[in-house]
Amino acid sequence: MDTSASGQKIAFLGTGKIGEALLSGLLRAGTHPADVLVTARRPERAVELAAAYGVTAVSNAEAAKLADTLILAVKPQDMGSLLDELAPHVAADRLVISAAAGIPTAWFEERLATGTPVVRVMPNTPVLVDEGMSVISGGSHATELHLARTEEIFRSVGKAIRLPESQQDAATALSGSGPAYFYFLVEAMTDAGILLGLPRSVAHDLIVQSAIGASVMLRDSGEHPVKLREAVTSPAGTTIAAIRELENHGVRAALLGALEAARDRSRELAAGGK
Ligand SMILES: NC(=O)C1=CN([C@@H]2O[C@H](COP(=O)(O)OP(=O)(O)OC[C@H]3O[C@@H](n4cnc5c(N)ncnc54)[C@H](O)[C@@H]3O)[C@@H](O)[C@H]2O)C=CC1
Ligand SMILES: O=C(O)[C@@H]1CCC=N1
Repeated sequence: MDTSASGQKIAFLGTGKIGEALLSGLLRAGTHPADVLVTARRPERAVELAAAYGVTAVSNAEAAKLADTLILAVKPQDMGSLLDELAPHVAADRLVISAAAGIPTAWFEERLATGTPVVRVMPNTPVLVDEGMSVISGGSHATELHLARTEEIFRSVGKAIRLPESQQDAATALSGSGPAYFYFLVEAMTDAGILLGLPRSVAHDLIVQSAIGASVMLRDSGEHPVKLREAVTSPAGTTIAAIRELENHGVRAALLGALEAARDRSRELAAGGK
C-alpha cells in the first residue's frame, strides 16, 4: 500500500479486539494514519486509540460521512443499534464491510440506502502478525471493484479468499474461531508437561515451538497432514501410545462436534441475536 495519505479514508466502527488488530495491521502495511478514522463507545477508548496509532477518533455519523470504506466490527448483538444510528448517514456510494459473525449481507442491505455495496468478511486475530485468514463474500450490490478493494485491505494482513456467502458460517467455525482451538490445545498440552514434571516455562516453550514447526511444515511441505503425522509415529513407539489415548477419548469426534456447534452459533447470530 501507499505510504502517504491517499485521501481514501477507512473507518473502523467498533475498535475492540478484531477492530484494533485490523487497524494496527493496516497501519503496519503502510496505510497512512491520516486516512484512518475510528469510533468507540467509550470516549476514553477513542482517546487511547488516537494516541496509540495517530488515527482520528470520530462519531459513527461522522465516520459514515467522511470515510469511503466503513469496517463494522461491533458484536453481532450490537449491530442493530449501530445500524439504527448509522444508516441515515451512509450514502449509497460507500463500501460497507462487516466483520461480524453470522449476520448476512442482506440484513445490512435492508437497513442501508438502496444499492449500498456490502461485503461480509470473516477475519481472524492473527491479522495482528500479518498471518490472518480472511474469508470474503459480496452482497447483492457489491461489484468486482468492491471485492477487490476488500481483498486489498485484508491481504495486507494475511491471506484472503472469496467464498459464497452460504459458506460463511462454516468458515467462521474453521478460521474465524480457529486460532482459539489451537490456543486451547497448547494450554492443555502445557498442563500435561506440568503433569510430567516439567517447569511451566519449559513446557510452554517445547509445545509452542512444536506448534510453530508443525504449522510451517503443514504450510510449506505440500504434504498431507496424515503423511506428516505418520512420519512422527514410529512402530511400537511413543506417538502411537498418545494417539491411542486421543482416539479412546473421542478427540476427533469432539472436534467434529465443536466446529459444528460453532457453525450453528454463527447461524443463530444471523439476526443479530442474543
Ligand atoms: N475476536 C475475533 O477473533 C473475531 C471477531 N469477529 C467479529 O468482530 C466483531 C467484534 O468482535 P470483538 O472484536 O471480539 O469484540 P469486542 O467486544 O472486543 O469489540 C467490539 C467493540 O465495539 C465497540 N462498540 C459497540 N457498540 C458500538 C457502537 N455503537 N459504536 C462504536 N463502538 C461500539 C465496543 O465498545 C467494543 O470495543 C464481532 O462481530 C465478531 O463476530 C470476527 C472475526 C474474529
Ligand atoms: O467468537 C466469536 O463469536 C468471534 C467470531 C469468530 C471469532 N470470534
